[in-house]
This record gives sequence, structure tokens and C-alpha cells, in this order.
Amino acid sequence: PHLIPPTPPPQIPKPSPPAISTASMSRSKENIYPAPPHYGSSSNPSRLLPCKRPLQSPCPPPRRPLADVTGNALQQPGSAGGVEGIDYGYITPLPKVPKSCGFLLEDDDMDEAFLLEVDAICEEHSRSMAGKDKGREKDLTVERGPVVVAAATHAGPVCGTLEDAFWTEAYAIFEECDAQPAAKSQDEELKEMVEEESSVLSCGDDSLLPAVSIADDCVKLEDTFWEVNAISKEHHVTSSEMNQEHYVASLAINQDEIDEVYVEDGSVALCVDFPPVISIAEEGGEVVDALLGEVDVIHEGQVAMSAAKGKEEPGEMGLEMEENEGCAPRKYYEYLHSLNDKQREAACSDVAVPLMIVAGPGSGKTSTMVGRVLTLLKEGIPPSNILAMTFTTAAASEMRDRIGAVVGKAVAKEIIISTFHSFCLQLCRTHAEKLGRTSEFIIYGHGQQRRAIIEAERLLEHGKSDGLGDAVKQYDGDIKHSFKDKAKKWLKFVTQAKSSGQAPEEYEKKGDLTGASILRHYNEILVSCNALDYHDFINSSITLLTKFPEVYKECQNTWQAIVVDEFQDTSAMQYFLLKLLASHNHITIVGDDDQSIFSFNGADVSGFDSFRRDFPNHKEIRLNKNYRSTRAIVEAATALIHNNTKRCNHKLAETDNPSGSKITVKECHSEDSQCAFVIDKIIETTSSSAEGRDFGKIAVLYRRQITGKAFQVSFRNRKIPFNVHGVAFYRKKAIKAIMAILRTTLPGCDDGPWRQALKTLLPGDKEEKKKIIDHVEKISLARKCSFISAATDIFSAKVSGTFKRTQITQGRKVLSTLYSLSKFVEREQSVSAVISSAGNMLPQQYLLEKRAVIDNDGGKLLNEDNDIRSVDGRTTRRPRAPAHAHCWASSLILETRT
Ligand SMILES: Nc1ncnc2c1ncn2[C@@H]1O[C@H](COP(=O)(O)OP(=O)(O)OP(=O)(O)O)[C@@H](O)[C@H]1O
Repeated sequence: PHLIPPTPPPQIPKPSPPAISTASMSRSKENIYPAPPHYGSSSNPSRLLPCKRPLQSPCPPPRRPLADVTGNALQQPGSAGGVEGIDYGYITPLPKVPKSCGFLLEDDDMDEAFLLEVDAICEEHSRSMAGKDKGREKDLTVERGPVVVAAATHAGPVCGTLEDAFWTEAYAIFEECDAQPAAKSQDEELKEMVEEESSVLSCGDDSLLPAVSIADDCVKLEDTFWEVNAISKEHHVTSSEMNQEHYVASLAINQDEIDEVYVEDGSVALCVDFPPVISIAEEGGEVVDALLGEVDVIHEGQVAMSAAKGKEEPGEMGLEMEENEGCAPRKYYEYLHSLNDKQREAACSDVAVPLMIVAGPGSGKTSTMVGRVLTLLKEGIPPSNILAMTFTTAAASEMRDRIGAVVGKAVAKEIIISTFHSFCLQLCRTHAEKLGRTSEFIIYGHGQQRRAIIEAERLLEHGKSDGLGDAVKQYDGDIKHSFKDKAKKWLKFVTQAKSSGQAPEEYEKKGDLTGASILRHYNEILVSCNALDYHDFINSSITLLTKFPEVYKECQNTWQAIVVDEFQDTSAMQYFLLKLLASHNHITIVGDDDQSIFSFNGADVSGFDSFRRDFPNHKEIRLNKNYRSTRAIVEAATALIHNNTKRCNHKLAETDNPSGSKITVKECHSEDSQCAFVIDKIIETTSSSAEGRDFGKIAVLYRRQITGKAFQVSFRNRKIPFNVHGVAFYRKKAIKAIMAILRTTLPGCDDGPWRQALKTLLPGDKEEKKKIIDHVEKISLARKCSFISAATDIFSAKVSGTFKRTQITQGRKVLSTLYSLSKFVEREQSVSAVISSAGNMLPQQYLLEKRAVIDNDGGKLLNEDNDIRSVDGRTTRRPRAPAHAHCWASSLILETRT
């Protein structure tokens, strides 16, 4: 129907075209958070909340004279840009008028008198309308000319003839609506807020619910809206699909038409002069679930952060809630509010000033760091340009979760929260060719490093013996053993050299020619094996930043702010790297020299002094209050640490916590008595617990892996279920074995994986295998050929002076199995199938070391991957090897996928 308002519509300010560039339609990193919207003078911060899904029927309209209603509410196709011939509802810019209980009259002849009459009828009926026939709002008919009613839902206009009964009914509806606000829920309040401050995308088909409503000031359309559109497109949700699914989407709105009502597929949108709000109404169906999720996340972040922009920095106390209430990103300020004064001061201090936070244990440094990152975001630094360095992946994920809780997961996901090593690894992989490697370079762990050291020793020895003629003589068993004996020492030497960034030339200068030569050979071996070790990650990253200006520039542009956790554990080289990355001064370090635990890895607590020296304009804040421990623990720890004469920061730890029970110190004279004491204590504690035995609340910390093993045996014997934390996935024997087997399938695989694969796959006991491998190594060295070609030669022989015939046959079988696997790899597309095959190759007795152990009473003994671990080689129930192999391979497959 052609809709005509009974009175000239009021002057609705025609919004200017959106000041938005097409670039903003893309989800540009720089512009994720648009400028803050103007939120008016609302005094209730909760009203700033975005309306999340679902937005159902709008707020009930107040009773109003018809003329007013029509006068304010109506939109004509002509005036508002609607498309003729399409039945559409209308948008009422609330709160001027009720949103959708308008009366749309479509008769040219309707004049003022008519309207007065209608008003009179309204008036009349307004006195006698107590609850009749509620819920018939969509079936109304009217007598005196066609009237369109957009009833209390967004169902859209319904035509009919005017009659008294109509008004009675209409007012009955109003009454009903008026009654509702009495019991307003939070959702309703929110909904009401949205209605007041937004326009609603409505539709002309009463079978459709409004799906997306966008409000914007129309002068500057927020990027969020375009993000929603982009996501809709990403999810291939078209408006017609949505209609099929009973959705109306915002897709109908085009950038050029944003200042007008636009209609497509029955949907109508109008932008009015209110803050941007997106609300989503959903009605089942999977089509847009992902979309809704994404929109929610973006929206959360957008609202929090766009509101944060433009806010004044919190004052001395960090917060000026009252003043800023109207535009504060609630969660951010709530978060800051949860911090104590010192923590808040640290979190909110000027982002351009280097900041050092010296924080005692349990003093909320993680909480403060989270606050700091939130402030960086608030200051407009895009999340993807913030680099947070932590020392463990667990710390990284905790931090991300905590940030995500405030700004939303999507934003938190964009922040680079990484360990030093994984950050550097990424950098090295990206620029691997500059380091003389390919991006698939191998990472050498401890075992491989040791072998490379032995190799370096041999090369050194070889160099020395070059002039001696019969080189082979040099490589007899004794010399080889001496290489191995010295390997530990040289590995330490190389580690120290690398963690202090020393090159072979520097040792040469100092006159340490042997050290220089070992280091040089070691580095050359790694280059020729396309490998880097853990220390190389840091050193090579420094090389990239210092020798390649383009890499430096790229990093400067990317990492606009850096936050470092556990600063006390940074090594000299890591510190140097930080200094390079943070030449813009946007750096925050958090740490506590009392908690330095990585000195074995080159950690250098003097980093605090270096920071003070290198960033002279820095600000220093100390957090002393312990929230985590009882007073007894805090005092004992303080007393103990006072004995450390090398401390550079003398901090006084305080706590408001209760004193708690006293600490028991028990001196045990053997490992067994220590285990027995601890287990007795556990049993005593759990037996006296009112909640019944809950072993899960007890933790046992031990200093060395070997002690852990003794505990595991004792726990098994005493039938106490336990988990073991701490063995990294890739350090598990089975995983290492599978990885080595897989590596042998790579072209040009070096000796290490072959050696490990043979060790895994050859039958026999440890000694027997060692003998075979040593012999192969000896031959490979003497012939100057690879390990695998020596092994192939040895096992191809029919007879051997060294080995029994069965051993040769077994060796041949292993090589043939590995060869079959490499052929399989060539034709198999599925990585999972390849990993499974490698897993299935592991011999049974090897797997039994890691078999499932079901305790007599059914209790499970679990390690951190929920894989049940044996502790002493005995089993109570032996699973079949293939099933177990599959289990390990599955873990690896999973790991590979992630
Ligand atoms: N201002 C505060 N008010 C109340 N509790 C707090 C406050 N700050 C931190 N906490 C609580 O103290 C505990 C320790 O906080 P957090 O994990 O941030 O400290 P931490 O310094 O990182 O600890 P650690 O030194 O052990 O790594 C947490 O339970 C946290 O909720």
C-alpha cells in the first residue's frame, strides 16, 4: 500500500552522508576501534552497554494522542528513501515518539477533523480499555478508511478499516504495554535503552523478526557496522537467506544510502542521530550463529574501546568515575577499580614513559600487567601492535584470558602474547633466508645440541690430526669416549657463549682458540643441518634487527608497545633484544629479582640496573602487598630472602591476609623417609577433611625429576591417585621417537634422527642397541659417510665380524621398514595416516614404558596429558601395543593440527 501520513511529517533532520571511507569497510587493524561515539549525558553507565541478541519486541509505547504519534512517527517512501511497492514498517526515532505503536494512515482525504475524531476515540477508549482481547494487535480492522498499524511488535504494518473496537483494542494493548515496565528485568532495561538510543531495523513482513539493528549518528558511521556487514558476507549470509531463515539482516544498507531508509527483501533500516548500537535478534537456525558470536565479540571490544578513546586519563587515584561515568568503557574502569592504588598507578601511567614495576610474589603483577595492556589499548594502540612477553605459555594464556574478559576474546586474540623464544622463532622463520636457513629449519634440543658438540669436537680433533696421516686411528673408542665426556663441558661453554652473545672471533681475540674453534664448528654444523638451537633464536633475532635495517623498521612499526613479564629472568641477550625493540620507549617491565630462577639459562638480574641506565627517564613503581599467601608464609619468605646478600632491591612484603597455620619444617635423611613423611601427611590431612578425601587439592613440589619418580612409586604403592605435571609433550620419549622416525622420511635427513630411529626400532636391550649404534657411528666416521649409509652397508652384509646374523637381519628389517615409511609418505596425502603409521612402528616394550596403568581400585594415575604413566615398569593391565601406539600418535596428530 501507498502510505501517506495524515499530517505533514515533522522535520526529521536529514543526516549527512557518512564520513567514512571505503577503506573502513575492511577490517583494518589500525581502525578497529573508531573514534568514540558521543553518548550524550546518560548518567547510568550500564546504559552504554551494547544490546546483544536478541532484541525482541520493542518497548511498549506510552499512550499518546494519535496525531502526535503519526506526526512524529511516519516515514514516507519518498521522504525517507524507501522503495515503493514494498511493504515496510517504519522506524521511530525514540524517545520522541513510541517506537512502533504508530498509526499509519493512508487516505489522502484524512484531514485534521478526522484525526481529531480519532483522537477523541482514543481519548474515549483510553478510559475504558482494561484488558480486552489482548494479543490481537495484528488482526485489527478499521472502518473509516485504510489504516496501517505497526503494532507493538516489529511485525510491520497491518491494514484494515477503522472502528471503535479497534481503538479499544489498541488501547488495551497500550495498557498491557504500560503495565509491563513495572517488572523490568535487566534485559528489558537494556532493550529500552537501545530503543531510546537507536533506531531499529524493522521489516514489513510480520513473519520476520528484526535481526540486526544499527543506530548511528549517520554523520560518521562506525566501523563496527561495516564489520558486521563484512562478517555477514564472510559467513555468506545474504539477506534473502536470512529471510528464509526468518532473519532480516543489515546487508540491505549500503554505504551510500546510509542516510536514508533503505528497503530490500522486506527489510528496512534507518539511521538516526543516536549512538551506535547493534542488536541482533536470532531465531534459531545455525546459519548465523557464528556471525552472531563474532558480532558480539567485536561489539564488546568496540564499545569498550571506542568509549575508552577520548576519555581523559584517570587522575592520581586512577579513576574519576563520577565525572566520566557517561562515557566510560564500564569493564575497563571496573577493572581498574579492582586494583589497589599502586597497581592502578602502574597500569595507568603514561604509556610513552618506560615503566619498571618491581613486584613481590602474589602482589598482583599479572593483574597489573593486564591493566597496563588495557591502558595501551585505551590509548589507541591497536591490539595487534602490542607485544607482551611472558616466560611460559601458561602465563601467556592466563594473561590473554584476563584481557579477553575485559575487552573481549577477539581483541585479546590479536595481542601478541608470547614467550621470548616463540616470538624469536617466528621472527627467525619469517626471515630464515637471511640467516642461511630455510623457513622449515629444525630446532635442536638438548640431545641434538650435544651430538653437534661431539661432532664439533671431532672436527676440531680432525683438524688437529690432518697432518698426522692416519686419521682413522684418531677415532678409536677411547677418543670417542673422551669426546662424549667433554661434551657436557663444551655444551655449557657454547650455551654460555650464546647466552652472552659471544662470537668465535671474540674467543680468538681472548686467545681461547679451542673454544673459538668448537663454537665455530658447532655453528657451522647447525647451518649445514638447517637447524637453530634455542639460544640461536634470540641471537639470530638480534642479528636480524641489527644487520637488516628493513627487519628493524618492520619490527618498530609492528611492535608499538612492549610489556615484559618476569623481567628478572631475561638473559643479557634477551634484554639486548628488548632494548632494540623498545627504542620507541613504549616499554613496561614487570619483575622481582627475588624470584629469579633462570640463572642456569643465562638470566641476569642486573637487567634491572641496565634498564635504569638505558631508559633514564623511566618510572619505577613497587608493589609490596601480597594477596596470595597467609601472613605466616609471607613473613617466613621475607625472613628467608633477607639472607640473600646479592639482592639489589630490598622490599618489605606486606599482607592483610590472616596469619594462617604455621609452616612445618621437617628434615628427612633419605628420599624414602621424605616420601613416607609427605604421604603420611597427605593421608592425615585428607582423612580429617570434612568434605571427604580430596587428593586433588594437594600439590607436592619437588626439586628434581628423580625425586618425582620416587613420589610416583610411593603414591602407587599407597594407592593415592595423582597427576604429574611438567614433562613437556615433545620431551616424551614416545613422541621424540615418533618424531625421529618421521624425520628419517625427509630428504637429506641428518644423522640424529636415523640414530634415534634405530635406537627405538632395533630389538634388544639398551646395551645391545648401544653397541650396534656405536659401531655404525664408528664406521661412518672412519669412512666419512653418513650414519645411514654406514648402517645400510653394515646391515646389507651377509656376515659380520662384529654382529650376529640375527642382529644383521633385524637391522635390515628396521631399515626396510623406515624405507617403506618414506615411500608411504611420498604417496600418502593424510598427515594423520603418516603419523599413525610411525606410531604403530614403535615396539611393544618401548610403549610399555608409557602404558596405561589401572590401579587395583580403579584409580587412574595420570600425567599431564591424561596419558597414564608407569613409574616402575610393572603393569597391572597391559594394553595392546597398537592401541597404545595409536594413542600416542593421536596426541601427536592433534598437536600437529593445532
Ligand atoms: N588489588 C587486589 N585486590 C585483591 N586481590 C588482588 C589484588 N591484586 C591481586 N589480587 C589477587 O592476588 C592473587 C595474585 O595475583 P596475581 O596472580 O596477579 O599476582 P602475581 O604477582 O602475578 O603472582 P606471582 O608473583 O605468584 O606470579 C590473585 O588471586 C589476585 O586475584
